[in-house]
Amino acid sequence: MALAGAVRCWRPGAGPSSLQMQALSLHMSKTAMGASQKDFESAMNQVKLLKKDPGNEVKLKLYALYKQTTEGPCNTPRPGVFDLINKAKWDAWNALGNLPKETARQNYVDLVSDLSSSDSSSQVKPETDRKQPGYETLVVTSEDSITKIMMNRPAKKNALTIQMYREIMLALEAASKDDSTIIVLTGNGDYYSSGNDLMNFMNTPPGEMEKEAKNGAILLRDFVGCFIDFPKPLVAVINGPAVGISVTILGLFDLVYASDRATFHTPFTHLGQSPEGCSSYTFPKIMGQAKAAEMLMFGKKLTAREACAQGLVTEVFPDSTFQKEVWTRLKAYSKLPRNALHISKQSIRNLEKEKLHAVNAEENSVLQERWLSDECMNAVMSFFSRKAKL
Ligand SMILES: CCCCC/C=C/C(=O)SCCNC(=O)CCNC(=O)[C@H](O)C(C)(C)COP(=O)(O)OP(=O)(O)OC[C@H]1O[C@@H](n2cnc3c(N)ncnc32)[C@H](O)[C@@H]1OP(=O)(O)O
Repeated sequence: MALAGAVRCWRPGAGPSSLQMQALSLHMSKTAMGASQKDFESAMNQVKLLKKDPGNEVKLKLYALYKQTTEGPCNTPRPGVFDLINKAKWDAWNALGNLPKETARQNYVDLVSDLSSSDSSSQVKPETDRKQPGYETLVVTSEDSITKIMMNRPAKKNALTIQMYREIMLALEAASKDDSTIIVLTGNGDYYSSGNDLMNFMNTPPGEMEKEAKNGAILLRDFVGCFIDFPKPLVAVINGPAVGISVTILGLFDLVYASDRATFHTPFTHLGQSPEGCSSYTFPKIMGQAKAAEMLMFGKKLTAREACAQGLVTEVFPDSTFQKEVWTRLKAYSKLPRNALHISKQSIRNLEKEKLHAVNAEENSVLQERWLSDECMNAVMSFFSRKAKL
């Protein structure tokens, strides 16, 4: 998201020592006299040094405080309905009302100081050591003939960015050719995945909506196509709640193991969208027409046990022993004769491949239209303005 002012020059990558020094100096600048212009300029530089993206909500706050400090209250006309990014920025600035410039400057400095402190302390991330090079949004590891692809944006509930869709496709392509017997998709943190990153809908310059919708449909076709064609046994290890496309593609997996903390939610109607991931075909086949309609049309959220009873999940494990039990099971399966396993998978899948590709194409062409609808745009805007949460 291209936010103006101090946020526009966002650039991760400075060393922690300079970061900590500046955080400390900013913190010390919080005196009873309020932040000076020099503190403000120093905070603007500090923003550029943050390593961790603070997220769009915080970026909007920074933008609003920056504008209020430098220009005073918002008195420009509200951007048009299709100008989603500028509208969000305007709303954030306008929400500050008549906040005095000095208070806005102090709030900006305080916010950057807090961000810098948490940035310094969050730099040791789990699994960093084992992370294979080449992926920014995933951790991909291979052990015991199992390749594990772990979605790795825990702070964003593993919401799928465009880059993440692309990296998953690359990781699947590599795994289809490596020595592994079984491939696992899982999530880092408390969520399996919150589905499509709704920010994907916010980056579109005015006038390019149709082109972007077309590009999105092509990306989605290729992404789902990778799962349809994947030649080896594919296992989903559902460590927590799953939303949207992370649920719909489960119909294309061979095994789905879930923690009893997981939930399964496809709120397409609420989002002004429609089913994808071949779920309009696989879900009625798996759970029957009525149950599929309750999920795909009415957005009913299933517990792991309900999803298991309906055939979407293979087995549910207590969260406390989930990882241990699942990985013991998978290690045993990975010792099965590799070629026999792969041939069995392909015999099952080949019967359906043509149909699945046709369903994928149809779903994407419907979605391409949906993404341009007011219903969809309003739902996305509501989420980012925090009026709506699933
Ligand atoms: C191009 C291909 C398109 C394919 C079509 C796919 C369609 C779908 O997948 S539809 C489903 C889309 N997903 C959603 O609508 C979920 C939206 N998220 C939520 O409702 C909630 O975040 C939650 C219920 C998943 C979790 O709520 P909570 O525990 O309260 O956590 P936060 O909301 O504070 O989330 C933390 C952080 O993560 C950001 N985030 C979470 N999910 C998404 C998302 N899907 N897209 C963008 N951002 C997401 C959230 O905004 C928070 O960010 P910060 O405020 O910056 O910390």
